[in-house]
Amino acid sequence: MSSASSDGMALSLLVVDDEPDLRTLYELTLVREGYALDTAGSVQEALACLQRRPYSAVITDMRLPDGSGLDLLHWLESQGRDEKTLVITAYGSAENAVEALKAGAYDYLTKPVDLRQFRQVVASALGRQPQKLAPAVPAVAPTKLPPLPQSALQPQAPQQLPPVKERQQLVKGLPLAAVPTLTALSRLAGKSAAIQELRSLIEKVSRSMAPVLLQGESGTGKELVARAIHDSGVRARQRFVAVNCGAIPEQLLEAEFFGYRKGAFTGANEDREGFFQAADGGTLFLDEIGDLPLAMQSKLLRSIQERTVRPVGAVAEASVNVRILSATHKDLGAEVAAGRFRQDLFYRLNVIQLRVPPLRERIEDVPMIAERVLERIAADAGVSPVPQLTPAALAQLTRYGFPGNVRELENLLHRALALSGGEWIDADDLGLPESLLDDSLLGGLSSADDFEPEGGVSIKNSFGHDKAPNELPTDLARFLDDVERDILLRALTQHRFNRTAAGASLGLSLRQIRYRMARLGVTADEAEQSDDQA
Ligand SMILES: Nc1ncnc2c1ncn2[C@@H]1O[C@H](COP(=O)(O)OP(=O)(O)OP(=O)(O)O)[C@@H](O)[C@H]1O
Repeated sequence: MSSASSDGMALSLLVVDDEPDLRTLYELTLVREGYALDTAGSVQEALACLQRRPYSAVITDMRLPDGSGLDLLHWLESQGRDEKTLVITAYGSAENAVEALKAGAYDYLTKPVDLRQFRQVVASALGRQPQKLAPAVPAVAPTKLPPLPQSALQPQAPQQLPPVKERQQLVKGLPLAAVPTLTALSRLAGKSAAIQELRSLIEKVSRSMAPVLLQGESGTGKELVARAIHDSGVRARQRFVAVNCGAIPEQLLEAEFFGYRKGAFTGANEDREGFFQAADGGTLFLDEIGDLPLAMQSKLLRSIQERTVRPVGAVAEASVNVRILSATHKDLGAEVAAGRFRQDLFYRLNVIQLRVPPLRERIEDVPMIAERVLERIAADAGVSPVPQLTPAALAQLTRYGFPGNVRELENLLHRALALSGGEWIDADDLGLPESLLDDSLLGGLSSADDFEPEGGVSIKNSFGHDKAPNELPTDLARFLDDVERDILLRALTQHRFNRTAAGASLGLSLRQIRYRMARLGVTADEAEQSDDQA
């Protein structure tokens, strides 16, 4: 065990490898980057270091004489420690790398370690840029080192390519350098159990470099989730490049992904970066990955594995540091079985899979999403104040199955906003024929799947539907009021805000439900009208 330069301010690293020569090489490389570091040759030595003090990151070889790098990862996890972890695996052992990422490693490197990549990955884990100059070859290079790729020992080539031009039809969304004012995570509206779980998974996976595959129907919010993963991680200030793989003509795929050099083909009048270079340091989101032709799948796999790209017409490869997120509405497992998707690429992309559920499975989120979407589209259209949905319109929305998911809700509200022209959007403005509505959608929810208005208090949050109550409310009266308000709203929504019917379904007279609504501040202008007419 040894200790190197200890500058009090430097970020501290623990490097674990049983090969003394490799430890020296990593140490020389990292000390030049300004890190303070300790080294250890075994799991036991590493644990002794970790018990003495915290580190910013731990870099460990997978195979150690008295155990595995995974033992360290599991120990750190069990202790709730904050260290970022990087794992070094033997070349070609994809299973190990995947296992390490699943165990919480930030990233992995394969042997023989490319030192330039090594510096980049360590810097990326710690949210820094690597030092400008590449480390020189160690003056007394240890003799027993594994062969290093030549590129690892040369200063990094200066950036020669011009900045990427935005290709709107392919690269969707924000201008590349824009910093969103509202994070994607906060734009992801909804309080259903499914969305709460998704939100906590987003926060978890955003801490690592592990590839994430988002699976879900069209329009469910996969791209928004991908942006939320990017926004919540250390790459938030770098670019998020979203690519619709299905929208690129097959013959242009390679040039679009990897860039090209001037003269590489007719019309290549200048050097141009590809998506990988544009996303360097940040995140590359590959939407509709299932639409990528097989030949391109092989090239993509190679770039992901080697972390290098070779622009069309270039001789040399350039290293890139990109986090890959991908999405599909297809069942990629079935695509693999049918021979249309490479199994090894599927394996690479699918380290973590997140399912974004269709809107009909979380219909209780519709009021909140509708409110959020209306705010956004009204602001875009310069409409103020933001129109509100009448209770009847809301009730109608929660009886519709939304085959086109949130995107369909958005389009419907766009149209309704234009049609209503006032401060209220009514059921008629939505243009949803009665034949398409289904009462069982909201009514079919179990009592655990609360319908919950924005700002409401979740019964589930306090009492967890699948476990016994474990937390006592601190204000019983308020808690019971919240429960009652929630039940009233659900009954009113189910009965299209007809108070007589809603009251009857709860064993209350019209007078009683009126009294309770007034006491709890539940208003339903529309309901009053329909009751008065009755
Ligand atoms: N929970 C949500 N809250 C607010 N807006 C949402 C939510 N989910 C999706 N949206 C909005 O709905 C629209 C469609 O979402 P998005 O493009 O992310 O879906 P997608 O699954 O990637 O679609 P596709 O598969 O067609 O590419 C976007 O404008 C997005 O901002």
